[in-house]
Amino acid sequence: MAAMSSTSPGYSDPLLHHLLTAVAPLDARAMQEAEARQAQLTKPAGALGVLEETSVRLCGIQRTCPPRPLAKPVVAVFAADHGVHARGVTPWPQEVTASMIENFRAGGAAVNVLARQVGAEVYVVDMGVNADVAADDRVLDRKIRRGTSDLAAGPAMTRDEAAAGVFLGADVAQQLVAAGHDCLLTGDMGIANTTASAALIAALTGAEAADVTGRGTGIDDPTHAHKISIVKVVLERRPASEDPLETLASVGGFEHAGLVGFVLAAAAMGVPVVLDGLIAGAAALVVQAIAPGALDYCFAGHRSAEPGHRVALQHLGLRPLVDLDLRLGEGTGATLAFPLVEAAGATLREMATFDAAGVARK
Ligand SMILES: Cc1cc2ncn([C@H]3O[C@H](COP(=O)(O)O)[C@@H](O)[C@H]3O)c2cc1C
Ligand SMILES: O=C(O)c1cccnc1
Repeated sequence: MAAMSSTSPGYSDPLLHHLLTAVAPLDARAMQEAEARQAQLTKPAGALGVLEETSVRLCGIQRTCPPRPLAKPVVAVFAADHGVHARGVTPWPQEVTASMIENFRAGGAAVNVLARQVGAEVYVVDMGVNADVAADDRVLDRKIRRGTSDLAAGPAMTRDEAAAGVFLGADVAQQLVAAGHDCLLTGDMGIANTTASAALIAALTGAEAADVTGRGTGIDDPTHAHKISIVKVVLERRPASEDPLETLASVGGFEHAGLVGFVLAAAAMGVPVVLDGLIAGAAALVVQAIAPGALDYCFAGHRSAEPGHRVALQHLGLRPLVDLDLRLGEGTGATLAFPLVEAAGATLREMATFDAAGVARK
C-alpha cells in the first residue's frame, strides 16, 4: 500500500456535498434478476432465510447478478481518544488506545486473529489518538487532534473538525477500494468511546440515556450509574440541532466521524460495507440522517451485547447477521460476519437451478 498517502487532504464543504449526492439507489434490475434467480435455485422458496435478502442486496450494490465474489475484504479500525475519559466513565487508562494500536500493528489483537481466519487485511486509522502513533503502511496518520474535548462540558469537536473527519474517512475508503478491496469492514478503537456512542445514539434516536448506556469494557454498578448520568448531562447541554454533522461534532468522536465518511464513500463507490457493533451503529445513525440511501450498502455484521446497539439497529432498520454477545468492537463482529455475506453471494453464483439439476418442483 505504498500508494496510500500519509498526509491529510484538506476539507471543503463542496467535497462533502459531492460525497452525499454521489450515493446512487441500488440497481433495481440486478435485484429483480437476483430475486428471480433465488426462486429457481434447488431449495424451497425463502429457505435460505436472511442469506437470500443479503444476496439480493449484494446484486443491487454491485449492479450485477450474480454478484462478484468478495475476494479482498479489509477492516479499517478507526482509532481516537475522548476528553470524556476524564469523567471516569471507563476503568481503563487512556494509554490503552495507543498500546492497542501497537497490538494491532503486531497482529495480536482479537480483530487480527479473526481477520486472518477470513482472509481480511487490517488497517488502523489514527483519527485522533492522544499519543504519538508511528505511521506505516498499515497504520495511517489522519490525526485531527489528540483526543476530543470533554463532551459533557461542551462540544467534543468543532463542526469543521467533524467534517474533516468525515472527509478523511471517505479518503481512506477511496484508497482502499483503489487498492482492490471489494468489501469494507468497520472497526474502532478508543477508550471511552462507548460513552460518546451512547450519547450519539440517544441524540439521533430520541432514546433515554439509561436505555442506550451500557457497561462498555465492563464496569460495576456505581460506574454504570455515573456513566448514565454523564450521558444525561451531555443530552441536556446539547443544543437541539437539525444538522447531523453538528450533532456528530457535539457528542461524537473522531473515530465516529471517520466511520461516517468511510461508509458514505463506500456507498458512493458501490462497495458493500459490513458494520461492526456499537460504535459503527452510532456512526451509521449519522449516515442515515445525512444520506439514508447509503444504508442500503451496509450489512449489520452482528448485534453487540450493548443495549445502545439494539436501539441503533432498530432505528437503522438493519438485521444483524450474528448475535454472539460480543462486546469488544475493533471490527470483530463485522469480521466474523463477513463470510456470511460472501456465502450469500455464492448461493446465487453456484447453486443449481431446478431445471439444470432436473429436480422436480412441487
Ligand atoms: C484491552 C482492550 C481492548 C479493546 N479492544 C476494543 N476495545 C473497546 O473498548 C473501548 C470502549 O469501551 P469503554 O467505553 O468502556 O472504554 C474501545 O476502545 C473499544 O474499541 C477494547 C478495550 C480494551 C480495554
Ligand atoms: O459492542 C461494541 O461494539 C463494544 C462494546 C464495548 C466496547 N467497545 C465496543
